[in-house]
Amino acid sequence: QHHCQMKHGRTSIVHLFEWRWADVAKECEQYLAPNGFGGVQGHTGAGAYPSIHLAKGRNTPWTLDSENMVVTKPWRPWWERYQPVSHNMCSRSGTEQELRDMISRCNAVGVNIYVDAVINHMCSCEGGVGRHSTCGSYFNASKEEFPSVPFSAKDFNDRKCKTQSGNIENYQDKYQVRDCRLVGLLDLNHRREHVREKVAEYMNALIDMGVAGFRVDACKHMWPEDLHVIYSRLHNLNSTWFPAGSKPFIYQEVIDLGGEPITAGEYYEMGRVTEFKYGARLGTVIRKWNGEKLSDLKNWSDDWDLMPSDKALVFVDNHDNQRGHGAGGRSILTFWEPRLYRLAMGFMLAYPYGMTRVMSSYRWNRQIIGGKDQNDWMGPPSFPDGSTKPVHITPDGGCGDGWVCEHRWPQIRNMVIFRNVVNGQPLCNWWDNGSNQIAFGRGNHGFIVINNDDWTLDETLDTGLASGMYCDVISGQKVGGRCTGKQVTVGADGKAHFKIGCSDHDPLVAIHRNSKL
Ligand SMILES: O=C(NCCCOc1c(-c2ccc(O)c(O)c2)oc2cc(O)cc(O)c2c1=O)[C@@H]1CCCN1C(=O)/C=C/c1ccc(O)c(O)c1
Ligand SMILES: [Ca+2]
Repeated sequence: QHHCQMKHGRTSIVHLFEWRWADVAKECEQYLAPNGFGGVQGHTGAGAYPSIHLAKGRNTPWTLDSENMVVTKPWRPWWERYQPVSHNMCSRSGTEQELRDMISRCNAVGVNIYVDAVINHMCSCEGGVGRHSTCGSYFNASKEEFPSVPFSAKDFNDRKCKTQSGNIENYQDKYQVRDCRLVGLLDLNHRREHVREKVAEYMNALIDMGVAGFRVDACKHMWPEDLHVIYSRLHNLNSTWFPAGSKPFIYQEVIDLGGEPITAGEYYEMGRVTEFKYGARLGTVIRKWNGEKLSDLKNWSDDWDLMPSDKALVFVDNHDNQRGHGAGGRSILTFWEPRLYRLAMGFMLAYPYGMTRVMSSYRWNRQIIGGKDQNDWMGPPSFPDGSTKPVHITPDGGCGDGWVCEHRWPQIRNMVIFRNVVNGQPLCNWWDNGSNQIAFGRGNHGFIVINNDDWTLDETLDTGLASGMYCDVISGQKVGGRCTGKQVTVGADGKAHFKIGCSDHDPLVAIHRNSKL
């Protein structure tokens, strides 16, 4: 389950955080496929355990995703999706029909769908009783009753947890981290056959609908051997869209920044694992904290105790840590600091480490007081009734209505394409000035130059590329044979002159075989 199943030489996925299915389907067809994105990470269990449709109590005015609890204090936080209460295919992103439609439309254009599967827990123990869920299904949190699945009290870890509060109290105790409640979330017991059966059934329902794999949420909080049993029960991918015998691609969220007994290494035999050290270190290097500098990245992956490249799922920021308090915290670069963010994204997408995920966010009213964003809980752009606003694509190809669409920023989109063009080519021609100016090539397919010093980079460098005129894909791109940005001339000796002022719009230049004029 390490093969990402991506098609047409595509190498990156994008997390369209909190998007509606109808908008995801359109984005696959109109933007992601033409621009070489390999897949979309949809949110929480797009659907859920096999749709056992209870008589709907009421048609919630908005439609919500994998049936989760509706949290109103604070009002509809993004993390309510991470509190499942049942398994019906309906959500703030759309109905089951819209989900099915999205999956087949994205598959039809070769963009895979990876579902964010929340299987460690159900909703908070304080979730109350009733039908305040995204499809109106009944549940009773304090009695641990989820009739829609069904799960009942015996399916939870209460007896296994040894802490006084029933919650995780100490991350140094791996038994608590797995068997106790994560911030009060009812913790499922995957040692029980019934739980394993329902979880596998849920994931298989999505596989049969055509998804290519899963982001498995909160894996640190589940025993690897239980996950192994569940993964071993998964169907092969739907042969309508994937070669017979294809296995679902699994990438596991394990927040491991070191210092805890539980490590990513316990999980990466079963599938890829999120490498949170990547974004955290990139942030400190690009911000030049503790004297760290860009030229330190020369031996980036081996001496920074990162996991092996073929096990790693890498990203600059994610839905949680872009809010400042998640894993990696303050050093994480986000769209709030666009120039440094594009530098980090340029490096990540050019450097041959891990499988890359691009974050696509929405803006919220950040209120940082005492280092903490009081509004870090805020959900997506929505109407007063809580339903999510459609994504508005503006004439310039960006997004409006509060959607940030980093994946549509030309510099980021062009570097996603760069990564496809140089795929499989080794790192070569590394150059640095011992400070914050670096450059490196990928075989004879591409070359990137980055200046994060406070003075101009003015160098003639070995690019490894064939001689000719190239268009810089950061400041522009090749349109009808012409370059809309900076041009770079590579001589017969493969050398080229680069000049990057520190007040240039972007502190980097990237050229590749397909941007040759
Ligand atoms: O203050 C909060 N949480 C405590 C600190 C963050 O801890 C959480 C971690 C977490 C954090 C650090 C770790 O090292 C770790 O092993 C786990 O993973 C989650 C996974 C979930 O599916 C649902 C959750 O509510 C959480 C969560 O609260 C707020 C209020 C409740 C949700 N939440 C949040 O902040 C929600 C965060 C969240 C939600 C979904 C995620 O996938 C995630 O990574 C974080
Ligand atoms: Ca657990």
